[in-house]
Formats: sequence, C-alpha cells, structure tokens
Amino acid sequence: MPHCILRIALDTPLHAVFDYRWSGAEAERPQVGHLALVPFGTREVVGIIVAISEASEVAEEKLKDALAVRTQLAPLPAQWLALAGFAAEYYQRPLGEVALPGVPKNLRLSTTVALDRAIKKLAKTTIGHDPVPVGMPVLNAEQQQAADAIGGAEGFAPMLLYGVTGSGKTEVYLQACAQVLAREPDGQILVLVPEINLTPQLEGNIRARFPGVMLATLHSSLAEGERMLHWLAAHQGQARIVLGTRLAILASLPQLKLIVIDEEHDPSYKQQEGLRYSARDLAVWRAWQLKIPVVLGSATPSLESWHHAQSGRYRKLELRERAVKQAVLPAVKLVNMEHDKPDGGVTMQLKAALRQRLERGEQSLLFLNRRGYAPVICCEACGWVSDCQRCTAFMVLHKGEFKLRCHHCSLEMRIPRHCPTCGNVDLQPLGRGTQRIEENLREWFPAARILRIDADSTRRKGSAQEAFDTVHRGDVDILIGTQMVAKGHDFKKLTLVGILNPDTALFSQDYRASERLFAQLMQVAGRAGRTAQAEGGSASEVLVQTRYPEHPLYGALVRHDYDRFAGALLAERGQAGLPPYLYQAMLRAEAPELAKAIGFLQAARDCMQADTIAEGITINEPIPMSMTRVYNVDRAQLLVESPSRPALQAFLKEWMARLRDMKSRVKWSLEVDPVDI
Ligand SMILES: Nc1ncnc2c1ncn2[C@@H]1O[C@H](COP(=O)(O)OP(=O)(O)OP(=O)(O)O)[C@@H](O)[C@H]1O
Ligand SMILES: [Zn+2]
Repeated sequence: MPHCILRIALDTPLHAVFDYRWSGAEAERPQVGHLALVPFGTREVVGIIVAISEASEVAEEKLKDALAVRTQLAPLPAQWLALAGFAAEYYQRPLGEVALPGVPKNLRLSTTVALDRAIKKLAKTTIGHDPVPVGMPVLNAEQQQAADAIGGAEGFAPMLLYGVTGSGKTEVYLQACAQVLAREPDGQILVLVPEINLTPQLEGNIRARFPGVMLATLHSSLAEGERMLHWLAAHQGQARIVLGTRLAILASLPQLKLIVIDEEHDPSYKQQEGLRYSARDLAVWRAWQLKIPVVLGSATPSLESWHHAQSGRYRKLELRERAVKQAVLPAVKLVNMEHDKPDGGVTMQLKAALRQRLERGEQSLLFLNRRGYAPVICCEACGWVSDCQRCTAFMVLHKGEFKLRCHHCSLEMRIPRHCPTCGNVDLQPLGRGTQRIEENLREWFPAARILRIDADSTRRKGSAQEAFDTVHRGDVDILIGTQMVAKGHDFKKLTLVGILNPDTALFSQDYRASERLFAQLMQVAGRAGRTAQAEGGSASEVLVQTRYPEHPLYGALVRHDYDRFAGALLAERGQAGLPPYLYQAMLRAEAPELAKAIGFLQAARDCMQADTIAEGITINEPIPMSMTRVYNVDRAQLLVESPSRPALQAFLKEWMARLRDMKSRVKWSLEVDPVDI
C-alpha cells in the first residue's frame, strides 16, 4: 500500500471527514482506527482514520499529505468507532467532535514523546493475573441472587438493581465482577460512578478485593500524564476494571464484558455542554452493541429505567433490606415549620435531636442544597437587592471572604458598606446558605466538631477526600453540606439527618423537579442508620423541615415508598404526554438581546413547520429560558417533541442540516433528551 487515501475525522465543528494522501513507508501501514497527524489550516492536528480508500473525490492538487501515523498505538477498535459514530448521529454532532475528545490530550500532540513514554511504562508494569478476589463477605440471599444474575448473564442483558439505601449494592457489583473476571480470562469491566469524590471509596474497595487485577480510573481531575496512562491501560486491555465518571463511557475497551452504572438516577451522568450525552443511555447502547450485560443500580431509579423495568425490558433485581444485620431504614419525620418556627434556620425539634446525638457521641448530618452565607443581601430601607449585573440571578453573600459572588458567571465584588441606591448602612442577608448554618451551629454547640462540605469548602484538589475521611474516621460531630454529601457515602456513625429547606423545589416549573427532589431526599435520608444500632444508642431518624407536611412527596418519603411514588409520577407523565412516553429535543439560542435569540428560534421553527405534521412532530413556541440572562447574554429555547424516537431522530437530522445552512450569527445548540426544561 504505497499510496492510499486516509479519511480522517478531526475535532472541528464542520460536519465532514477529511481526505489525506498517504505515501509513507510500508512498515507503517495505516489501519482504520489509527491516529494520524495531518496539516489542517495553519496547524498540525491529530485525527482518527475512519476509512482508507484508493481514490478521493478531492482534486489531486488540493490533497495534502498526512504527516505521520501513530502505528505504535493499536488502532481504536471498530466497536469503539461505532460507539462514537452512534453518539455523533444521535446527538447530532460531527463525528470528530465526539471521537477526539474521547482520546487523551497527550495523544493529540504533534510529538509522540508522551505516548512512547507511557507505552514503555505500561510494558514494564507487571500485573498479577490472579482474578481470585480476597475477603469477600458472605452475601445475603437477595444479594447472592442479584450477583449471580449479573455474573451469569449472557448476551445483551440490561438489569436494574433496585436496592434500598445501604442494601449492599456495591458488594453485589464486586461479586458479580469477580464472576465475570474468573470466567473471561481477558475480559474487562467498566464501572461508572456519578462523582469523582465517590471514586476513592470504591477504588480502595476494588483494589483491596482484586489485588491481582489492574484497575484504571478515568475522571476529569486526573492530570494529563495520568489520564494517558490509565486510558492506555484500558485501550491495551491491560486494565481489567475501569472505574470512572461519565466520560469513561467513551473509553476504548476492546474486551468489555460488563458495564455497571452505580446510582444510575444521578443527574451528573448527563453532560451539560458540548456533546450533551447521557452516559447511562450510551452505556445501554454500548452493551446492546457488544451483546453484554449492563447493570443499572439505584435505590431511587430514574423514571426512564423504572419504566423499562416495569415493562420487562430491563430485568429487575431487588434488594429489599439493609445489608448490615440490625441496620434499619431511619424513621422519617416531618417537622411543621408553621408550628415549630425555625430560629437561625433550625427548628426546636431538630436542635434537640442534634443535642441528643452530641450527648451520645453520634454523628449528625444537615443537608441544605445552597452554598454561600446567604443567597442575597438587601436594603430594608429602599428595597435594593444584590442582583448580578450580568445575570438574572442574585449575587450570593460569601461572608468569610467579604465578597458577593454570582454562582452563574462568577462575578465578584466586595460587600458594599452601604446601600448603592440610598446609602443606608444597614444591609441585611436574606435567607440561608450552608456557611450561615455552620456559623449558627458553632454558636449553639461551641464544643461540637462541625464540618461543612460543599463546592466552596472543597475547592483545593484532594480536599473533598480529606473532608470525607475526617467524617469516616469519626472526627466530626455535625456535618453540614450540599448535594455533595447526599450520595453514595457509607457514613457508619450517622444516626440523624436534618433536611433544611426542601420546599422550594416542590413548586418548580420543571416536571422533573419532583422526581429529582424525591431521589435526593431518599438518598440523603439513606445516609443514616447504616450500621447496627449501638447498645443504648439512638434509633436513626431523619427530620424534614417543611411548610407543607401534607404534600404527597413527603408522605411517600415517610413511608420509604419509592415504588408507589414512582408509579404515581409515571401515571402523571403518561397522562400529560411527557417522557418517558414522549421524546424531546431542545434547541437553545443565545444573543446579546432576547429578541435576537427568539427571532432565531422562530426562524428555525418556520423552516420546518410544513414538514412536521406528517411525521407526528410537535414544535413548540420559542420561550425565554427561566434563567434568561447569564453573563450578558439572553437565552431562549424551543422544545420539539414526538411520541416516536425514530421520527424525532429523522426530523432532527434534516433540521440540523437546514439550520447549519442558515449560517446565523446567533449562537445555538441542540440537546437531545434534555433533562432541564
Ligand atoms: N452481605 C453483607 N454482610 C454484611 N455487611 C454488608 C454486606 N453487604 C454489604 N454490607 C455492608 O453494608 C453497607 C452498605 O453497603 P453499600 O454502601 O454497598 O450500600 P448501597 O446499596 O450502595 O447503598 P446506597 O444506595 O445508600 O449507596 C456497607 O458498609 C457494606 O460493607
Ligand atoms: Zn452573574
């Protein structure tokens, strides 16, 4: 093959692949899936060879030569290219924009120093080949059944592992993994978790259990060098377990035999910018393509997965009880804030419960999904409030840093000494964030060890891990935190959870808000009572401060009744014609003025209006987004719906082609299966 044409996907917004001539040495024979260095405009970039042919439609004199092919790296397997191809088509993005970001940056450099070094390093890494795990606890009957079902599944087998909080789902995954590793001498397993701060816990578990097996981890906070090494270990089939966050779904895993998605309901499986993919959905597709089992685990499954389990499309595996003997689900109690008026954000009843835990040396957790000191400051004399100048949002008070900060555009300013409009010096914080609750707690319980965990307190790399370690060691009496503390953690000494301000989400316009709120509250409640009740210790309880104790969502929470709640929500969705009974895509536009954004969406709507009726597609009216302005741009959205996914896909394909031809200066993007409406 002295002369050939390489068809190459490049990371550009252009919907095209590019032809290059190859006349390199015989020894460097390129293959589909190889990375290649090519000139592109004034730069040299790395792309992926997606096809090789003898001729090109590009005129001979316009064809450029590919500069190098990275033959030292095994080509990306066809199944990986198919995955990237599917994601590109489904989410309506160019192939290169999907495929290349899935490859570590160090592989996309014009030199191969980093690559060669990583290959050498991995070649020297000796790993045991002993998949026999150590120290596996004895499973209870339900766990054993689930582990056997997963470990023994053949072909495409989607399963929902529905197990109450603390039911030992992790143990089920580990033992199912052990079965697969033992049966498949080269097999690889992909385990996805929603957040980086959950990986160290599980990583430690996996390493301890499978000392003879190479584990690779993939998440966004790895340094480039490490990412390269881990990615390569997966790509070369050396790493037999790959643990990662959503981006790991795009890892190259030539011997993939099982996919596990822990906390599958978690919103962080959805990427919210660029390629707006759902790692969970791609995982199910990948399992289908490879004809392998995939297990989705949760105590509060997403309605999509629940719906599939109810209809029999997914096999449901159930764990009804907590794994640790005598550990029971906490008693959930509603505290009516109309009767027990909170002082400093906390009711008498919750304060008393906190005091009791302190006396007994047990841990408590307060959950408030709002960071900062106060969400806004205001002037009581003239009504001024701390609006962000660039966003439809308030500037949040961060008292310790003497700053107001917008959580959307990061604008910062010093706390004004007096009101900018009337000069009044008495500016008041309104409402409460985690910092303010922390301050109050220190005042009420001066002897207690109090720790706050939120995005502000854990900015420094590694600090989240340190904080969680402190809690696990038992060096914290009261933990206060945002959703960061709600998920997955196995806090062994916790017997009280206080939920501070959940009501606002009850009245959101987003139909998914109640699903999300319920899952979040069930999850945070599930952090309590995970070990046997200590002799003379308190029974674990969850106190929910609310003004709406009659609300059915809270009723279901008190009864720990996910089934009925999910059933009712699904019935509502069915009646209203909403997902999962309907498929959606959201076109968003942003411009310095709202009218421009709306105008673009209107034009986008008009260009397809006539074609939609026959296909059963509904194009709604463009509307401003609920948070209209962010960083000086106004944002609007247009929702497209159809009861048929293929019909919607066909429509989107045609529509996107027309929109690209419009060459509008308005910035726009499409999200398929949007989660925030
Ligand atoms: N068979 C078992 N015997 C004894 N303890 C067990 C068993 N299986 C699991 N455990 C323990 O039960 C606790 C809870 O397990 P795990 O964290 O896996 O629960 P989970 O189902 O993932 O809960 P969540 O949904 O709340 O994250 C852990 O401390 C674990 O070590
Ligand atoms: Zn702002």
